[in-house]
Amino acid sequence: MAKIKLYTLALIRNDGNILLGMKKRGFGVGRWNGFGGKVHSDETILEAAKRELLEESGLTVNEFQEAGILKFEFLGEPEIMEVHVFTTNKYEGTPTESEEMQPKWFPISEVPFNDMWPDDILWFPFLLKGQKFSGYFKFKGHSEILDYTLEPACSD
Ligand SMILES: Nc1nc(NC2CC2)cc(N2CCOCC2)n1
Repeated sequence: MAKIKLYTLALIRNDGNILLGMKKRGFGVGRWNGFGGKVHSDETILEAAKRELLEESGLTVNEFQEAGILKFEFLGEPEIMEVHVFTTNKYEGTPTESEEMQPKWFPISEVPFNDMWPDDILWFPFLLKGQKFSGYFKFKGHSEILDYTLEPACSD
């Protein structure tokens, strides 16, 4: 029986720029990504999104928009990753390097997809248009998408 594990991912916008972090260790090391990670058993998904963003970037966010949900299966692994994606342009603080992430602002037109998870180039257009999305990706290893579904999701 597949076990679902919850994760968060926060993408911070500022005018025509988006904040990404270079992952310095662990899962996704060497790739640019939004900020996030595992949801602990004693917190809500939103609490986890705020906590992970603060830990990884030094930014405080009190108001997230739900952007979408992404589910990931890896060939030969029982766990399904369910990633709750959030975005906002309301934040406090200055992006600061952490043990996990080196933050950097990118113009939207210069998002470094070649150095990001291969799914990102597929769902970013939905995020940038403010169109909620729902996706499912089957991976072979950490770089090959065997198949996927991705569709606009109803607001609520
Ligand atoms: N952008 C992105 N793409 C992902 N793709 C799946 C690994 C194949 C996972 C992921 N995160 C998972 C871990 O928590 C942060 C977000 N973030």
